[in-house]
Amino acid sequence: MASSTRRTSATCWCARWPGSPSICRPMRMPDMAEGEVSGNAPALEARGLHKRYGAVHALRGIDLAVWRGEMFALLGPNGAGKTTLFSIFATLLKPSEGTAQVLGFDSVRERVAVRQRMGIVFQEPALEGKLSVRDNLHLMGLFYGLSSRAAKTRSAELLVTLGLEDVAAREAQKLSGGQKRRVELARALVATPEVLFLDEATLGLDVDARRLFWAEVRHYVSAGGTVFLTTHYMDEAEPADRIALIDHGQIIALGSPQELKNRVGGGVLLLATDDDAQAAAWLREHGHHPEISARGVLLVASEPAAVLPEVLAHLPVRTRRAEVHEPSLEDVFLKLTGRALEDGNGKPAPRAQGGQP
Ligand SMILES: Nc1ncnc2c1ncn2[C@@H]1O[C@H](COP(=O)(O)OP(=O)(O)OP(=O)(O)O)[C@@H](O)[C@H]1O
Repeated sequence: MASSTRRTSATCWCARWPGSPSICRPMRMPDMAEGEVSGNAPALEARGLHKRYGAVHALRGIDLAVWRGEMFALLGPNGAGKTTLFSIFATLLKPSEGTAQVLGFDSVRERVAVRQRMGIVFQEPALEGKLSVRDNLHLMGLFYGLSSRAAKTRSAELLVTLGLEDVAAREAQKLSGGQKRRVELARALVATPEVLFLDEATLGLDVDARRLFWAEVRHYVSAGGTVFLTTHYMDEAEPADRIALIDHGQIIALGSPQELKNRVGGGVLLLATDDDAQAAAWLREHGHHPEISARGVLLVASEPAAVLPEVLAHLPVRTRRAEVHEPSLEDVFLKLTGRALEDGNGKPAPRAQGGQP
C-alpha cells in the first residue's frame, strides 16, 4: 500500500466531487451517534426542488421523502431529470430552488457531512486502474478514516461477499466490465455508509455479475441501509420498496410497484398487428382507448381476456400476436403520460437480462 498511499493526494477519489472541501480526512465512522436525526425522519428529503440549466427547466418542483431502510428507485425516460435529482441528493449539483436533505443534512451547506455517510456508484468507472482490487478497497477505507487494519478486514469481507477474491491482486484496469462494477460497489460499501446511491449502476453487466451485484445491495438494505437508485431497467426498479416515476422534471407517480400497477386497473391486452395505427383507429371507433407503443397496440381493460375474442374476430388488420398480461411499470407510465417509457432512441425501455434485484 505504500505506493498506493502516495498516489492518493493526486488521484484521490474525492476529486470527483466538484468544488469539494476535501473529504479525504479522517472521518467519524457512520455509527449513528450523537446529533443524528430520529429513526422516523426520512433518509432523503426534497422540498420544492427546481433545477434550471439555462433555459432547460430540468426539475420542476420535486417534493419527496425516502425512508430509512428503503430501497427506492427513480424510473423515467431519457431526459426526465433522474440524474439531476440523483446528483443533487448526492451533493454533486446545487438546486436552483428548494432544498435537499440527506440524513437530516443539507446537501449543499452540509455536503461534507452527507458525503461522510454515503456511498456512491457512478455510471462511469471511478476505480484507480493501476491499483489492485484489494488496494482500491483498502484505500477507500483509509479515505473514510478507517484504521488500516479495519480497512483491510472490511475489504477482505467484501472481496468474499462480492465474489472478488480471485481477482483481489489484479490491477483494476485489467478486470472485466462486470468485475469492475462489483469492485465499484465494494468500494462504495467499504465504510459501511448509511445511504447508498446507485446511478444506472448495472449498465453493461452480464447476468451473473448483475445477480451478485443486486444480492449484495439487498444484503445492504436488509442490514438497514437505504438505497436510492436510478435505472433504465424496469426489472431493476420492480423489486424496490417504492418507485418514483419521473417525467419532464416532475414526479408523476409514487408508490410500491403494486400500488403503481393498481393505478392501471384490470389488465393489458397487447396486440402486434400489420398496421398498428389502423388497429388503434378501429379500436377507438369501437369505444376502446388504445395506446400505440413500440411493443404494439396496448389496451387497458378491466377484463382484457373478455375483449380479446371480439377484437380478434373483427379487427380489420392481421394480428400477428395477442397477449394479455398484468400491468407492468411500462404500462403505468403509458397510462399516465400517453407515451411509452422509451429510451432516447425511441426504443422500448430495456429489460435487464436476468439477474434482477
Ligand atoms: N449540464 C447540463 N446543461 C444543460 N442541460 C442539461 C444539463 N444536464 C442535463 N440537462 C438537461 O436536463 C434535462 C434532465 O437531464 P437528466 O440528465 O437529469 O435526465 P435523465 O432522466 O437522467 O436522463 P438520462 O436517462 O438520459 O440520463 C434534460 O433535458 C437534459 O438535456
